[in-house]
Amino acid sequence: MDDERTEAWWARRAWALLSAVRERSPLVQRITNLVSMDIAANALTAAGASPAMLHCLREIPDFTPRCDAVYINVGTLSEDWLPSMRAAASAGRPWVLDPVAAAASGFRMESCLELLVLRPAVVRGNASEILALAVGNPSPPPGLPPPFPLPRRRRRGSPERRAAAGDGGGEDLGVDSSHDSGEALQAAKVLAQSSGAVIAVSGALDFITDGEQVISASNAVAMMQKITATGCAVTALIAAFVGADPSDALDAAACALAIFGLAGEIGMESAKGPASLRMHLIDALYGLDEQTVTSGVKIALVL
Ligand SMILES: Nc1ncnc2c1ncn2[C@@H]1O[C@H](COP(=O)(O)OP(=O)(O)O)[C@@H](O)[C@H]1O
Ligand SMILES: Cc1ncsc1CCOP(=O)(O)O
Ligand SMILES: [Mg+2]
Repeated sequence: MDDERTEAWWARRAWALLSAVRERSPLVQRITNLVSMDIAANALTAAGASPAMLHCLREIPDFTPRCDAVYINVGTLSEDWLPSMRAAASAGRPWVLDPVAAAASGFRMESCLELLVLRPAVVRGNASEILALAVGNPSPPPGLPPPFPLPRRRRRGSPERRAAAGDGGGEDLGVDSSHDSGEALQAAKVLAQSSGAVIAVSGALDFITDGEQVISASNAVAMMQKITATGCAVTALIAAFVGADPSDALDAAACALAIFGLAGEIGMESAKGPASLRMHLIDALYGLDEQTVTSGVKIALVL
């Protein structure tokens, strides 16, 4: 990476990529969970992309090669959908993986690892998902320290609520993260080197790495975690950015995360809670202009 990548350079890059999405309206095939279908399709449409949900195996040979990018999300994985995921990932188009709750079951972890071999351009997950994938990955690259010991899981909710619910500190297998993004940074680098994918870890601070460089994106508001499937939606936006300009998946992922977070920040100015934030975030994404993007995105080279 050259030294020219200043804050101002990233601001221009983010605007250029959002403009490319608006001009080219990339067709993004999404094989995704039943929860995120609506919010992610609306986020993509508001950003200027063209989302299409197709998961029938028989349609993939006709449809997928004509897409600009493919988005695969295992959130409501089923045995029926896995062959379609494999076929779409193998269709020769740039594709992006969201490993929702990768550690929820052996089947889900095996499926994620199998898909990882099919060379996604980007994998975006929360910290717990990226840690789980890195630990589950059987072939870490030689010479790199493994991401062990695993950071301790942070339990959700107040201690009082957890005690009342009889929470004795057992495994947390849900879709939300019980780790901070920084705790998964080493795991993300290891995973990027072993898979060849750009790995994006979302959180209060988003980290994006190709295994060498590490970029941070620090837009977004904590309330976004209270809207289901915001993670799925931002991964879909990454796919749209990759589809509009496949030349650099690291830039695409960093800029998409920052722009989605910026839309959350603007949306929060009018929101009263998660439900209205969902609406205002999508409105903000639609209304972003050059001045707002170039003065608002916070992207930086960390390493
Ligand atoms: N603590 C936080 N503060 C601010 N923004 C956050 C925080 N955690 C997550 N986000 C943002 O919320 C969006 C979804 O990320 P995340 O909640 O990590 O994904 P997932 O829904 O897959 O668990 C991202 O845009 C991320 O930047
Ligand atoms: C709640 C839920 N259950 C299966 S998929 C899903 C949505 C997950 O969305 P996200 O990963 O963005 O939190
Ligand atoms: Mg998720």
